[in-house]
Amino acid sequence: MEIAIIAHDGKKAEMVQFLNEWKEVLLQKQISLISTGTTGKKVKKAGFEVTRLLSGPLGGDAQIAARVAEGKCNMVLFFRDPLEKHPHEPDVLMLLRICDVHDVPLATNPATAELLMRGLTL
Ligand SMILES: O=C(CO)COP(=O)(O)O
Repeated sequence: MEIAIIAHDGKKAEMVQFLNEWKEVLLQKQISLISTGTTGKKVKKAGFEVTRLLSGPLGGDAQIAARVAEGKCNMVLFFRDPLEKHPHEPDVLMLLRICDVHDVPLATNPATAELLMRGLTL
């Protein structure tokens, strides 16, 4: 199973913390992580194996959307920062739409991500 992880700058530390909390399940379920560039850099530094795509503003969200559309990515955990402006907002909205088009589970905040991860352990 492939899970995409993305976090806006103000949420990257929270993403690392979240993954640390779910480390065992990620290993147990043999989940492969993909991420946007800068998120992936932080996550890698924290000791996780992750395939890094382009940074969000350079097309990373769009690359993840393509993997969702192709049926390669099965879940998206996207810690968005609703208090910041993002030049690539159209790409972000496109990713959210593609998840809905393909009925792929999508969390846009840690509380929902927690519920999705719990779902994997049922
Ligand atoms: O901007 C992002 C998502 O929209 C995240 O991209 P980075 O992980 O490269 O910062």
